[in-house]
Amino acid sequence: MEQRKVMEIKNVSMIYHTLDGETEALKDISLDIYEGEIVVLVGPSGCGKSTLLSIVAGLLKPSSGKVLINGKEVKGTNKDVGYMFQRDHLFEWRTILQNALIGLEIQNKVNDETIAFVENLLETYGLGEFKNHYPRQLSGGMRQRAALIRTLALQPEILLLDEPFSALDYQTRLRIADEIGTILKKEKKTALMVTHDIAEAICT
Ligand SMILES: Nc1ncnc2c1ncn2[C@@H]1O[C@H](COP(=O)(O)OP(=O)(O)OP(=O)(O)O)[C@@H](O)[C@H]1O
Repeated sequence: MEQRKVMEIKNVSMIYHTLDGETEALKDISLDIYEGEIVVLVGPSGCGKSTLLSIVAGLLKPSSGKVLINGKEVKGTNKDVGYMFQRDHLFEWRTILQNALIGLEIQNKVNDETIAFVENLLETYGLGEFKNHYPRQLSGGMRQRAALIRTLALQPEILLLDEPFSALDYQTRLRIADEIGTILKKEKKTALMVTHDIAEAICT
């Protein structure tokens, strides 16, 4: 079966201009990602990983080059793309279910069907019993899973993950990297993840 190309990064360069001068954050990056692939880019801090994800997400415009998602050039944010950040950014005053629903709430899409979809994700990935708990009552790994479910709730086709496990201790990080890799495969998502940690990359 021929695989579909969902993301094309074509000759992307990014130069930041500041009062101190110019920083070349990315130089001529090209990469194709096919449906269902989980691609991990590994590099040291400051090598431009977050810049690349922001460009793919449509939050930053590259200095040159372009990104295509399903053949269409990225010109701004796009609902086919979900972004998960370094820290989980769960709201402490909202329950896990309320946190997982927040993206849908912002898009005015909370209804019986979407609530059932999110509850099912929480159930499938071991957070069903914790849906009425608050973030502080969960372990770091569980919080990260809840953050992933919040991103999956919007049903993006592509997920961007920026060092999603960096706030976790080493043992948890390895386990959660493995779990999140399994979830992404099961949900048939295409993902681009960046990390400075080679162990995270190998697990996924
Ligand atoms: N808004 C900005 N203005 C100026 N320079 C920037 C800006 N954002 C990033 N940079 C610079 O661009 C380079 C790449 O930064 P970026 O955050 O993309 O790297 P990173 O690999 O994601 O690093 P980290 O893992 O530490 O977040 C760095 O030298 C950084 O200082």
